[in-house]
Amino acid sequence: MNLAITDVRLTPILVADPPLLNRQGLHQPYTPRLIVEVVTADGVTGVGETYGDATYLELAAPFAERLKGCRVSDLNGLFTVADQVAVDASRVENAVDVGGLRGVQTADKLRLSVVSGFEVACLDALGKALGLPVHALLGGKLRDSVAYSAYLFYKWAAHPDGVPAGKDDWGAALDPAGVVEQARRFTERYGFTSFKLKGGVFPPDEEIAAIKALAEAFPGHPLRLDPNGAWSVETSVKVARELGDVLEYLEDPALGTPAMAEVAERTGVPLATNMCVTTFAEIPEAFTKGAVQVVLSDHHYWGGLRNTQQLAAVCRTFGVGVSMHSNTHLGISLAAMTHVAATVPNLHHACDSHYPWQSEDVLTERLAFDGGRVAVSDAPGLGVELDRERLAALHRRWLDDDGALRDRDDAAAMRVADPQWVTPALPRW
Ligand SMILES: O=C([O-])C(=O)C[C@H](O)[C@@H](O)C(=O)[O-]
Ligand SMILES: [Mg+2]
Repeated sequence: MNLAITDVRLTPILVADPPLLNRQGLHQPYTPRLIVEVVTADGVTGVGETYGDATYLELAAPFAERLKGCRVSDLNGLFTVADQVAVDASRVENAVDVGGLRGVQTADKLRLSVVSGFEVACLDALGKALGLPVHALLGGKLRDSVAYSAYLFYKWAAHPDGVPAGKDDWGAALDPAGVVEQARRFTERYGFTSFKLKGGVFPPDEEIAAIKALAEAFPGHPLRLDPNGAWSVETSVKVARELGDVLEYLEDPALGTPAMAEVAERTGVPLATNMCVTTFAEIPEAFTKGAVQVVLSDHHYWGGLRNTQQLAAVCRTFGVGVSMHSNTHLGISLAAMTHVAATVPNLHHACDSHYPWQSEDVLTERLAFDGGRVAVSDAPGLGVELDRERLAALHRRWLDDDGALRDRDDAAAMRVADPQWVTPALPRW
């Protein structure tokens, strides 16, 4: 068996995205992703997926060049290769990232986000070569399916007039009744039993009312609210007090570990994060201060599936829960998330996934949610197959774009409808 990588293909694509609202603004009608393929000397192809904005592409290309000749089993070596690729310092902020929703942005985190796409592609190829599913390469599954939660968004019915965009049939959700209606559709279509509302869009009282309406419509179901750090400590404490008895957890109510620690100290509501703990370096301060009770891992920016397992082990050591964060992603990443989630013993919360919002995919067959769960595939590798025609079509869209959509920019999308819009200063409320 020759596991040497002889070819690497990088295909940037633009994927349709509905008009979802968050505290930055509005999702653009198309969002960038990068599809990674590694091909071994034996002709086995593995696929991976990661962020597709320009900064990631700039790093992925030289990384891919260096990978030729390495073996798909050299997973630890991927980090060594990544360290050899220089990151242009002007491309990272060393502060909260430009998208503003995923915590600090550093050169290392950028590297890890690129590595993750390649790690998944290598695991897929290795699994196919050995006839083993990815979860077996990660030590074996502990469950046959993984629970996901319905990811509710405040939403417009359509993208702003004049913006070329696909259509969706979800309708608008701009008040408690609209949110409950969206949640009902999620349960009808996918069987989800827990719900997360993306907050930070409307004043907290309106979002409190939406959660209360959900609690009334779905009594006893786990509920979460995530304003992406839009609130002050005082506001966070007030919301936690109002919603304490219905929330499973409150996600990133305030920005940064010190603020989260203060909120945690003053309320009994567990706090989750995908913003103040997004790297191993951020763990000691957050865990010793008791700032978070659940870390939402994202294998993209934590550096892959095996780093996600390591994160879960650290969380277990400190008695901190673990679950998964999600951004706009396709079926390759959902398959990867499902494989790793199946191997994590201390996964006690349903994971986030944007996948239901993505009407387009690059797979021959979409992954299905049944009772809110995704079955863990036992087929070799990830258990997914690329649809090359779909991939080519979405790549064509990327090629045809004049550059406006090649970097995700939710504030720019909002400015089309509201020219005065600027990313709100934090805390907003
Ligand atoms: O905090 C989170 O869960 C996210 O940031 C997830 C996504 O980025 C979501 O907020 C979005 O895409 O608008
Ligand atoms: Mg979040």
